[in-house]
Amino acid sequence: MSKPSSIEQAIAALQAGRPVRVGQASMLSVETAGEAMLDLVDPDGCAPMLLSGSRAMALGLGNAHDAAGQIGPVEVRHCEWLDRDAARALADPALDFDRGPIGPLEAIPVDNPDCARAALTLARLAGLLPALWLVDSDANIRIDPASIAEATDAPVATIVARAKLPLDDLPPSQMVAFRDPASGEEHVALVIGAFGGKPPLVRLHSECLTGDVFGSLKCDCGPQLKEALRILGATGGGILLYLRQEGRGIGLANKLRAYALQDRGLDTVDANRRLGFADDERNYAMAAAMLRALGIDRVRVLTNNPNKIAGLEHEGIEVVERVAHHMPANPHNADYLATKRKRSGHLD
Ligand SMILES: Nc1nc2c(ncn2[C@@H]2O[C@H](COP(=O)(O)OP(=O)(O)OP(=O)(O)O)[C@@H](O)[C@H]2O)c(=O)[nH]1
Ligand SMILES: [Zn+2]
Repeated sequence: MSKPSSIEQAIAALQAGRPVRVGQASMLSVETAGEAMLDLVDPDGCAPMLLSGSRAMALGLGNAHDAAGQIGPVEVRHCEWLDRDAARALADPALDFDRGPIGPLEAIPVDNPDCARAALTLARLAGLLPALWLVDSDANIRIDPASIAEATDAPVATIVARAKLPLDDLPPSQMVAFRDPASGEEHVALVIGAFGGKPPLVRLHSECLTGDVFGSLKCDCGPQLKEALRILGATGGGILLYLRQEGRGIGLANKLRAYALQDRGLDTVDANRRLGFADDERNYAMAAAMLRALGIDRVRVLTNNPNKIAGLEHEGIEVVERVAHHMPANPHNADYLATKRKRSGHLD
């Protein structure tokens, strides 16, 4: 048997609409699989679909709770009305508000939830919707489900390069590039100034293209990034970790799908759930691995998000102080900031 493929190869295959075998099951992304590929691996058009528990709940397929009361993935059986277009529409909530009630469907809890969860994690890492066709195909990209859990829970942070980076109005700084060899993801640390032997002030910033680059007013990321750099520079130096966790870990296209749902009235939490994701798909294992690679195991953290602190501590990084990081609200992000406090446990 061929040797297992890397997560990076599996992500690329799903993005390109090619099949991947996770454990014993072969699958294709519902979002990217083209007709020619589907005709090849599912000539009768009767492949079942794997949906995340959260998406199944959003569709009213109420049996997504497993024995432990957790929302588990489901397998949606093929039926006559569920042709490929209808199946794509089930996966993508863009049409949720415009279509009537969906026809009867048989959705059953999956046989192997660990394998299904691993496959859905792979789809998320690929920035795709959490919906996969289960097909009969001898996919030559083959992944062990445990390796996906390991890549997300215990990622490796390898320092690839570091160089000086002169930054406007900031003390001498360095940028350090990290790569996770399993996923190929690149993350960045900005080491600002010199902070001696004290636990440095650290900002864990999750990527937000819309806020960081374009100055979107829908969130507070842009001002938080700017202000974090200013504070790190003004208080004797520190570290900004720029984590590639766009959209709280669901990717850019999925975040824009969430924004489209917000345009229809959902808040940031419900939009994530309607897409089939958890409220927040991030963890801070990569952040902790990056800090350790920089020789740091005690920090002060600039954040309002208690999960960032718990996440670092869970990975053995001691957080000696939390420093709040609030930005003034604007008319576009006031509800978003209020929702973070009310529903996501953000601190004052
Ligand atoms: N899914 C989703 N992601 C969003 C939305 N708005 C912003 N984001 C993402 O949320 C993340 C914001 O991250 P941070 O500012 O690091 O974190 P935070 O959880 O707000 O916590 P602190 O700022 O540290 O208090 C970025 O990855 C954004 O892209 C949204 O409506 N939906
Ligand atoms: Zn943002």
